[in-house]
Amino acid sequence: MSSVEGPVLVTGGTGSFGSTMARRLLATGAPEIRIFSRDEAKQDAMRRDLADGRVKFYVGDVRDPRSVEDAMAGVRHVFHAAALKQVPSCEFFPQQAVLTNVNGSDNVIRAAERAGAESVVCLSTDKAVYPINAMGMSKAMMEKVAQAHARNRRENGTTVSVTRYGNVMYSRGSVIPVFIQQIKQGLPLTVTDPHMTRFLMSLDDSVDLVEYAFHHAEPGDLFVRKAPAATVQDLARAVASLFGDEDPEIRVIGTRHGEKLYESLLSREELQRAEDCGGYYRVPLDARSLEYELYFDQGESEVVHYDYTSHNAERLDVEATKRLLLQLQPVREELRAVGRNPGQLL
Ligand SMILES: O=c1ccn([C@@H]2O[C@H](COP(=O)(O)OP(=O)(O)O[C@H]3O[C@H](CO)[C@H](O)[C@H](O)[C@H]3O)[C@@H](O)[C@H]2O)c(=O)[nH]1
Repeated sequence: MSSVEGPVLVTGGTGSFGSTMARRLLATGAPEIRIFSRDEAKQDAMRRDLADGRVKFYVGDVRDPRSVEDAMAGVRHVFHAAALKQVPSCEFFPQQAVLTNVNGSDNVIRAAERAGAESVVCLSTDKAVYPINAMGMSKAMMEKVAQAHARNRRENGTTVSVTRYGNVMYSRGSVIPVFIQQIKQGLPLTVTDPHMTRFLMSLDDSVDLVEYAFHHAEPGDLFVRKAPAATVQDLARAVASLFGDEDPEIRVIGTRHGEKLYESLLSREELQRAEDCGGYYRVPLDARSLEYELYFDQGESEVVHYDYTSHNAERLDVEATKRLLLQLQPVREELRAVGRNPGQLL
């Protein structure tokens, strides 16, 4: 990350995204990084871990506008990662997802605008595309709130943008650590649906995406990173193979609440308008006003009939998935802990 001037606020700052972003910002000489989150214990752990006076901690909740405003004073850039992001818990408490993901995001963007911040990058998810679960629906609404702010932006106002990413490999509570635990305990691997696919991204990939948005966003832009995908069955086999089991026992447990067979990073409507930026897609804001009769479309534009999904993205087989897994530091550590040398496993 090239150097950032002025204070930076990271909401949800003690999470895996927040701490990785904080480290990157520190490494590039950022003068002040404000970590905003609800959990004082996690803040304390992070304070000790980073041990850097440039990192300031703010206890607060994005649902509470005053706590956000207090943390926002003088801030130049905001990375908005605070969210309820567990699919099952949002399914059972959807109103809580609305409060944090929709209203909370509005509070953050509003406070940034009032404080005269230059930019806000909001973190969203592939589950916001054609959403079927409450987590995805609330994130889809967050995207709409961000875009509406961008549409109403005053000259030289805050640049609000959105990034969407897919599953972050080895993130807390996700399937890869579950498979590793099952392997260590000699249990069968629980696969929901062998044909289910997911985009696979490392934490660094997702931080790269946010950084890309930070450097390139025009108001209301939405960015996704192109990513490979795999079936959960191949993912299970890849993890097992790294731990020395080429023919693992697989128990099919069925799809869980609110799960999709595949995820979409871009809808066909978005893909139609997307700009291909190499490793990324950029979808510009639809900045038309409500007076649609003022606009006209000339000629035929090329019509896109497909979404960008984990079913039609680059598909990784077991060997390719193993290579990706071996790039993850925590997976290498898990392997070393059971006496396997990650350098000799391909
Ligand atoms: O025991 C399991 C658990 C999961 N899966 C499958 O593995 C894939 C990944 O599952 P994760 O639980 O790792 O990830 P999800 O796609 O369900 O979504 C996760 O990533 C999201 C980010 O997009 C949110 O953070 C969300 O809360 C979190 O559950 C899915 O196809 C799931 O069906 C299995 O096969 N067996």
